[in-house]
Amino acid sequence: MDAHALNAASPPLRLTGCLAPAKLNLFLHVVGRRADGYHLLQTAFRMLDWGDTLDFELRTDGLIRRRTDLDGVPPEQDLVVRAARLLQGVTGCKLGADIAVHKVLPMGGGLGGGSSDAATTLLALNRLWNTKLSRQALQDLGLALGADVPFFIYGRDAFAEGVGEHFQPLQLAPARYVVILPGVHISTVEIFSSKELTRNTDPIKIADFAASSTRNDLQPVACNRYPEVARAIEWLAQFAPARMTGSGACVFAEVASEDEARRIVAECPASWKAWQALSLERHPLYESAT
Ligand SMILES: C[C@](O)(CO)[C@H](O)COP(=O)(O)OP(=O)(O)OC[C@H]1O[C@@H](n2ccc(N)nc2=O)[C@H](O)[C@@H]1O
Ligand SMILES: Nc1ncnc2c1ncn2[C@@H]1O[C@H](COP(=O)(O)OP(=O)(O)OP(=O)(O)O)[C@@H](O)[C@H]1O
Repeated sequence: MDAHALNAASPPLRLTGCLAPAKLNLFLHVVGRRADGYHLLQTAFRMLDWGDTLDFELRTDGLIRRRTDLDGVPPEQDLVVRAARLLQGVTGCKLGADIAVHKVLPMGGGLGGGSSDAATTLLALNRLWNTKLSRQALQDLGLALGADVPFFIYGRDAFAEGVGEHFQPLQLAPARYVVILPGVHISTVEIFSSKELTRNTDPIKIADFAASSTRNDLQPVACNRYPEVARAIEWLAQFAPARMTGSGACVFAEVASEDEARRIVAECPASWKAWQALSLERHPLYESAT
């Protein structure tokens, strides 16, 4: 076995049931655009205790194998496989891994599922391979895979700026949410590249976040193109203030109790899907980086 795996600190040979949590964007303002077309954002990221789960098993032959199929995503394009290869590439690690992804989060849901899978992979393999990259180094690596990856590695609620990679910690009270997937999936590129998107919201300060009136600037674009998103927001707003997360399609509302959450989920129209979830204070693999 490779020296990495024989290290006296004895990294484990496998990590199973690793959560790749969902995120919500409590608000999302588009404050500008970079020369390369990427948008400058301000957003509040909240991590949820609900998501995909991944299993990792060490291989000594250096191969990265995806053990589960993902509809429409060939292994070479899977963010999990790409994350593992990236970590191998920058560290020169000769170890490999078998990876199983148990998908729960809808794709194109605005919940960051693919990004979270990639972040969990970077954190888990950093431990399994004993590659010892710092949290910041993993965040920098993750940004090359997707704009939401660094947040999951940061691993706690955050006020984010830039393209979503500069963080300040946010202290938020624990909360329960209902999340609804209207029967559509939305491509992030489609929303960001739309002509009607406003890109000039005035920046706010983190200190003013709680008192500011915020919104999701991507929401009017998504509602216009996908009326089902507007209908879901309107439906959920009967119970509590409702908003879209990320580039959609999911919409969410904070609710006061588990009973209320259950009632809303039970009443959700059959053509949509509904879940409830709690906020999550720390990423379960937070300790895999320093
Ligand atoms: C909408 C958010 O989920 C909010 O958290 C993220 O900004 C999007 O994160 P993501 O899905 O990981 O997105 P990526 O895969 O990095 O980018 C998909 C595409 O969205 C556009 N994009 C993304 C992020 C950003 N700040 N500006 C953009 O213009 C770019 O055209 C990019 O090619
Ligand atoms: N492991 C993966 N899980 C999900 N999607 C993946 C994965 N690997 C690659 N993808 C691709 O990424 C696309 C976006 O999926 P994802 O679940 O991240 O959407 P999303 O929740 O809308 O993301 P975001 O909130 O970051 O905009 C998928 O349509 C798929 O083509």
